[in-house]
Amino acid sequence: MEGIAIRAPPRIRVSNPGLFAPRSTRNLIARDRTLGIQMIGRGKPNPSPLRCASAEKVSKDSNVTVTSNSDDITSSTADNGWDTGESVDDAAAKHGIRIRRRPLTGPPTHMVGPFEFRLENEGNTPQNILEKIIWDKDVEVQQIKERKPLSVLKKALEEAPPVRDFIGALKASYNRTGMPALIAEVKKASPSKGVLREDFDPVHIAKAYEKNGAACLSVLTDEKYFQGSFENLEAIRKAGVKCPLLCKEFIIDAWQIYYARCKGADAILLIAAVLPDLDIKYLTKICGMLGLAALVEVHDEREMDRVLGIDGIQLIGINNRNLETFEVDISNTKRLLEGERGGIIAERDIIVVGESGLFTPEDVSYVQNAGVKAVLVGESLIKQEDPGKAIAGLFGKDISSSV
Ligand SMILES: O=C(O)c1ccccc1NCC(=O)[C@H](O)[C@H](O)COP(=O)(O)O
Repeated sequence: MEGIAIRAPPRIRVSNPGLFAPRSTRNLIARDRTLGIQMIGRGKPNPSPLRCASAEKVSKDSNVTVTSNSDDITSSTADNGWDTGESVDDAAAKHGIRIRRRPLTGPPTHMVGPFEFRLENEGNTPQNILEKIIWDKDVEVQQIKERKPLSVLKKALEEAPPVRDFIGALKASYNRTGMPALIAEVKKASPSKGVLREDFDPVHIAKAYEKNGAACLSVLTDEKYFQGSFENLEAIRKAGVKCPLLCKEFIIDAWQIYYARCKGADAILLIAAVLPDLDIKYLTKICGMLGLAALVEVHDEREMDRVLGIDGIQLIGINNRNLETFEVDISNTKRLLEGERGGIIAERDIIVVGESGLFTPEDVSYVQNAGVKAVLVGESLIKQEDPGKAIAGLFGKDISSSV
């Protein structure tokens, strides 16, 4: 069984650099298409025969060309290393992605006649919670896309509320208060902490955040892991809240950006641990076309360097939470802004958002001294009896515009 390689079937162009083999043992499942037999082997895998999640057209010289006039957006990331026969580990290293976009060996359950087989191996078992979220999201997006193709969304876009200036609101708040602008997160639950608030009324909470000085709001839309929804996003937007809204979603496909805009989003999140550089370039271009801001999130130096290597990034989030282990360390923000990186960010006037694990005025001033101009806060506000009033506690003073 040594050296079994799974190859893309003819005519399917495999171009998703988000799929990588585990670093250690490489157990592969190969499927005998005629007999339905699965064989486990070890070796250097080639790309799996799976569709690409991101909808993109990329020219050969890696400049991103966005074509959005058709539902039939295909993907062809030119520089993914896969077309050259490079191993997936090498391609992973080149792209700096740790999260595989979907199971290497396909869905974990298989029907053979009346039998269902589930063979767990490193290829079809998520390595961490973020990878699990992404694999589930991939299935979810493929399903919903079939019901609402891009052509339908494009029509719906005409009815979408006008876009609000997310970055402008952050800058205005920073200039007004002299403190990091607050992106207050409307977050009912999380994988790391479970349910954060039982009596969860998203519109009520959003209004309270706005009244008490939030510059922008972040609304979780993932249902399975955060108990959020696009209905919440839409309801907040329709309730007359003026703060620009970040759609806090795990974006892996351009379709999701159109959908978020239809539901009233003014900004979306792109997670560097999940998306190769070309996807980030392409997806930020889509955002530009739709007038949305893109908050590009990084967790370590490598991701920060990748993102700084991409032209035109205006908003970077440094997540103090490691999304693979849930460890939270606010000194992460400081570390990533030290030295040359901080210099480049200042020179380019990039707004940096300190994300996660901020509970006290000392925490806020710590990340402000490190160089952030905005903070993204969920748990420490939402768990308080009055999340709106909790804002003054977090900043050590009233930051509402009424003062
Ligand atoms: O919060 C989690 O447990 C989590 C798990 C997996 C992926 C993402 C996750 N959270 C997203 C965030 O980073 C936070 O919601 C956001 O930064 C606010 O953090 P906090 O103030 O600590 O609630």
